[in-house]
Amino acid sequence: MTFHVPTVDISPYVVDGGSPDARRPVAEDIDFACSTVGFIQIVGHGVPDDVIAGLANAMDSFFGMSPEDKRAFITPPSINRGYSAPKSESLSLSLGVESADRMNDFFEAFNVGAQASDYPSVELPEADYPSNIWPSDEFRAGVEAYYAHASRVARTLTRIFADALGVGSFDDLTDHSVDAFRMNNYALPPGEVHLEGELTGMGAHTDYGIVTVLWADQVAGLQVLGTDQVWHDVSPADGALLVNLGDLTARLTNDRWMSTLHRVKPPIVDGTIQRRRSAAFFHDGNIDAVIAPLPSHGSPLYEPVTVADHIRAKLAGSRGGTINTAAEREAARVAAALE
Ligand SMILES: O=C(O)CCC(=O)C(=O)O
Ligand SMILES: [Fe+2]
Repeated sequence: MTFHVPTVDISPYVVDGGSPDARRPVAEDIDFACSTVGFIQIVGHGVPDDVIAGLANAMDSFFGMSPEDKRAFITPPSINRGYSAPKSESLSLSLGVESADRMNDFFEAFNVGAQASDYPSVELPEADYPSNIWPSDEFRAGVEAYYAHASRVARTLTRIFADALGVGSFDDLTDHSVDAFRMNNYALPPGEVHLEGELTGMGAHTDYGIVTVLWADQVAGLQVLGTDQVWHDVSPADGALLVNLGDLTARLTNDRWMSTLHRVKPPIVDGTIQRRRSAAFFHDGNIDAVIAPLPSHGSPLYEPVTVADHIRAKLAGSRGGTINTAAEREAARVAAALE
């Protein structure tokens, strides 16, 4: 069986007045992609090219600053905001898998996300919906324009998921969703780092939430673990955004839909990483939502969990260095993967 990430055109859900007849095959195709691969090439998403170019420019302007200037935007690890310098996050620990060597998680990132003020009708804890910090007005404008679209695409996908799964809507789980947007830069200062061992840009992990919308350069690096237990290279198709499911959707569907393991292994050219940028919008659900397998999906494989407890266990691994012991199912899949 060859590995293939299906392409789905979601435009019937993006345009106003898409008819039920036009939408039905979209929901069916999403159901197929989610139950066989867990990654989808999404086209017809309606994000304008100039908005994507604006995001890329904003990222270049920030990551192009000196290491000292970037460090001014570091926040405590418990706050998922601001700059994180290379090697300060360990995605392999979010899964309960020890780093194999020092060459894991070689990326720098800038994080923003949903703030309590985005949902004025709900009283929300600042700790879970922290305020964003912005290095400059230009950066902010470029990032916010893209963020608004990524948020819309994630919410559109969640609506398609509800249709595909035959539930009315997921609004009660997502109407004040904890969303996080991570801009990643995989780069090494030339000559400064001696490469030893096998280098991984971002260690193997599953995403934490409901759905992730990923923009990335068409540079090799992202690898997805297939059901054949082999890592496959995936990059976004022309004009496409890559979408993948997170753990909470696997829990909701009692593993009928897949929270697929992935990692980033940037190509090494002339002894250093070929630069690669990506930006992931994570739609993680309401902090107080309880996620349990849908009743229609068989005998539950998972205990109910609040979004808060689930994310806290994951972030304690990736940002606090504490191995997450609540991820046996995912960790077993990494261990079974062939190199
Ligand atoms: O850089 C990529 O393509 C993937 C990033 C990713 O998996 C993540 O940020 O969770
Ligand atoms: Fe990811």
